[in-house]
Amino acid sequence: MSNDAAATVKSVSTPQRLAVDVRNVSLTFETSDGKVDALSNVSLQVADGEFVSFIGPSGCGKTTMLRLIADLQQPTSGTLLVNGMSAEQARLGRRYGYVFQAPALFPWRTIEKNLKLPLEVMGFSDSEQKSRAARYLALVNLTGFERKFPWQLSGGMQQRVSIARALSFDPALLLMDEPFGALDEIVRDHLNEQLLQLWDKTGKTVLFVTHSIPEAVFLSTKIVVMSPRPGRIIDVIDCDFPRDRTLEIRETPEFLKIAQRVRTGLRAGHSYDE
Ligand SMILES: Nc1ncnc2c1ncn2[C@@H]1O[C@H](COP(=O)(O)OP(=O)(O)OP(=O)(O)O)[C@@H](O)[C@H]1O
Repeated sequence: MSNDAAATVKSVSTPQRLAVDVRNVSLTFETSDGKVDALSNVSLQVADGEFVSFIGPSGCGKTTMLRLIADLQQPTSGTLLVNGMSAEQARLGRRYGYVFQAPALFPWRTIEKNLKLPLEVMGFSDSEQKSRAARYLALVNLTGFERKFPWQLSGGMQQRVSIARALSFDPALLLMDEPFGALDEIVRDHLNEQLLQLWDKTGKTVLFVTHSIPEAVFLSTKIVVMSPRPGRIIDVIDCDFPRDRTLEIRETPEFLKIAQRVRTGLRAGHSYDE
């Protein structure tokens, strides 16, 4: 076999691993008022290490997508793999960390103890809990706040604690549901930069829900634009900015062009519903 042929065979037999593989997934909720079609025939492939944002109008199924991947909800039809295994296996194997819109910290526990909570539940030793708490608080620039209580920290700092907590058991996948939605714009800008650095440093795959077009374009390698209910994917946009991008890229023509494409997709989705 020539070298070229060997290279071809190798690339065919070792395809890039998929972090998430969603195929023809639909989800209908049965409610007392009748059926609610939340997602309709959604397919999406996310490669390892990507940063994928979901954007779309309220109620289009963004949270439902994350909940399906997290195995907190099951599809009515279609298939879904997470890290090559079923969503249930991925959940049981603790393959993902979940960050909610509100930081969800326990007010009676110190920052360090909040961070250690999942590690306690998973049975890590005391010394491992301590070293991981220190490592992940350092990663989100909160060294020195171990003994503070959540109410002594700003909203942005609390959200950084919840990100550190989600990373503390080293999941391959980070699911983030509008984590910065409740924060003011300056804080959000700052956290966007920090999150990008963290993604670059850790190599995690991130799935991120947002309502903000600039936030989606700034953070993502891929933007998934969704339509109003029943949620469908109407566009998937690749963003090729360097990994170490800074907020200044928001002024560039390339950035504005992608933002415009997202806006156009969102508008097209809306007219479908009328
Ligand atoms: N457990 C449930 N039972 C019935 N309907 C549900 C349930 N969960 C979600 N829905 C419906 O499914 C649709 C999608 O909801 P979802 O929360 O995923 O939307 P979203 O895009 O995340 O919205 P938002 O941007 O407002 O957070 C909505 O119409 C919602 O009312």
